[in-house]
Amino acid sequence: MRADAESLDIADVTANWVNAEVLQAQIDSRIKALADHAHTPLFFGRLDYLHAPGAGEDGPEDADASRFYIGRRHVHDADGDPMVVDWRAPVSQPFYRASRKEPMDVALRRRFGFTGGELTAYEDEHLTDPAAEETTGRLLQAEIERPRVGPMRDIVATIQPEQDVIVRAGLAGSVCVQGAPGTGKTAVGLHRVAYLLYAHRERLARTGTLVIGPNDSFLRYIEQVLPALGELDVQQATVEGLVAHVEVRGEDSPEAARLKGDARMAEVLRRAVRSGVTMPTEPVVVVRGSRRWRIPAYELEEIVRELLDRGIRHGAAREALPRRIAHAVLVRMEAAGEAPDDRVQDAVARNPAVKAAVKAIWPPADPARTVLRLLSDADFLAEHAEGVLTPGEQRTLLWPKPPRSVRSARWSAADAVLVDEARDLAERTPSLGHVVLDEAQDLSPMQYRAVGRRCSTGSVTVLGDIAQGTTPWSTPGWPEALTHLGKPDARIEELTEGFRVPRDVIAYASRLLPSIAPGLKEATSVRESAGDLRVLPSTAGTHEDAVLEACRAALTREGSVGLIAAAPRVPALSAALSAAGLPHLAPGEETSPDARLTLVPATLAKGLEYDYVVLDEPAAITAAEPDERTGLRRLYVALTRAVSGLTVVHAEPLPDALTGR
Ligand SMILES: Nc1ncnc2c1ncn2[C@@H]1O[C@H](COP(=O)(O)OP(=O)(O)OP(=O)(O)O)[C@@H](O)[C@H]1O
Repeated sequence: MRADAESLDIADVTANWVNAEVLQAQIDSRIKALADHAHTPLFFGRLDYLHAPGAGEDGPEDADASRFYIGRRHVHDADGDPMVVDWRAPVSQPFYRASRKEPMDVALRRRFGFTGGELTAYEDEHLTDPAAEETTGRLLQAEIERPRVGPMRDIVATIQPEQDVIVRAGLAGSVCVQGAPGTGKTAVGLHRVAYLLYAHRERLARTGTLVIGPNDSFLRYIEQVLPALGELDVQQATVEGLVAHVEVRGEDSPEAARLKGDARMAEVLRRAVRSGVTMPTEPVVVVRGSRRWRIPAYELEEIVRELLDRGIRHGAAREALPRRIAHAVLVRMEAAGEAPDDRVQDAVARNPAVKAAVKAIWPPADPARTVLRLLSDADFLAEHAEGVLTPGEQRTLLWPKPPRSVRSARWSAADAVLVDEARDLAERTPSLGHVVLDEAQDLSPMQYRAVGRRCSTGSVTVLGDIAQGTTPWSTPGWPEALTHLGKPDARIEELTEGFRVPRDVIAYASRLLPSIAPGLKEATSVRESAGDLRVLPSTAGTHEDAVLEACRAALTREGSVGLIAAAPRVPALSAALSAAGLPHLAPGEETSPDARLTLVPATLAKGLEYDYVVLDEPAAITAAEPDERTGLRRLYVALTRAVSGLTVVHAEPLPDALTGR
């Protein structure tokens, strides 16, 4: 297929160089999509149906027509006959869902096992044979237990039934997934995008798809999953990246940040933007030829009020206003016996007197300036926050020293979200076809709104875990988050089977659940190994050596190693690792067989995983957060990154919630 694409000669079919460029770009992207991945086999499964699909129950039992090889993408032979069907095709679905209880007309399901691109094993399930034994799924188990090195990989070969239900949910509905650490939320979200792109290719190519993650190192960790599935056009961003209209150089107190993220700010902004409209006090007089047409101020006011009441965007209303005024002039012309047509209306709308009136009544909105004024002008804020924010809250919002201009202001991340809201009040934010929002528990209501307007006419997949919420404004529950997103009717699903964290480790971390998220169920682990859990006390003098020793021990094993520590301790640990001759990476830098140790500040650990985790000083991790609950949640995140083993090294006492005291 790649050779076919490469040998296409477009010299004769393109009339001009523009066509040639466009066509060549399309061919190049097809060749790219067909690139060979030496370690990614073309197929991983086979289905033998009882009857050829479509032939019906009574159809002939034709072996060729009822046997399908399932792979990452569609592959055909030189005659165009399918050799491998795409995992997303309807005919592939039983590979993920069929069971002995519900065989879905499948007689045999075969899984192929590969080692470095070489076929080394297969495993059969005879779903309709009553004599067949329930298989243990050793290939699946091996896939789950496989050591992790490098960026996240796809799970197409082993998507589980409860995950598949979410992956293949329709495009129209929005879905929200609550899941404990390692239950595959991120994996499911990415595969869902790939599925939707397959099922609704044209529509989504037009409207676009976006994956939102918590930070850039996380995005780098997941960025290769979709390209490996042949999907190259999915955008990735952080919420900060989406709302980067002003340069963020400042930081808020937790109190101010929480308030700026509060949904009530939307009402304050709405009023402030509206206040840019001034009621007319002067009539508009349009001179045409020898006649003068006069629209009195009270009639202009009626037009303005009507536009305000319609609640349309500031910019759209501003565009509509000159035509409304022109219409009022036309009504007068007609009353005077003239017969003006559309062209006259256009001309009147462009008349200098009308333009001047529009400029005075409805000046263009300036979103950043409006927010700047709210945060620096106490009277302006009081006027628009009246009845919405208390005087105390208003004081919290005000900058201690008002900046001189939009450029010189030290905007915070929460301010940028406010500017984004104000921009949307001025001009509608374009909506994408589908948005996947990962680690969604950490967003403020105003951030949910920012994401929501980017999928206002599309749908969203929300992924998160309430217990891992580590911002002061993290959401108390999904219904609330979904309301702010503008998708109150989204279906809420729960994933409970953990694929990452081994049994003993998840049980240890789950001791924190009653303190950090009382309502949540403990995750189960489908991992075969109980995990290597060690809690090593040290002393102030020997602590660093104990940590280095634990890292060395972890590096004797196969796979990646993460040393997770409170952010303030990272520089010292980095120096100690270097002094001890242990090369290490920062999160997001790609691990490789030669560079397997990553030093991870606890604040960046979310969403990542390592085969062996060495956890430095839990008390320091909790102490680095503004309050106890956030501290314990941060610790919970750090404790749940390990795939094979976790070593906790502590000189200070462990938090009570962890020791059960
Ligand atoms: N069906 C599956 N087959 C094999 N591996 C899986 C499967 N589902 C998930 N995994 C693996 O389990 C690990 C955890 O998955 P993922 O990171 O998506 O979980 P998560 O729920 O997003 O975790 P967190 O809450 O920590 O962000 C990943 O390595 C993923 O590849």
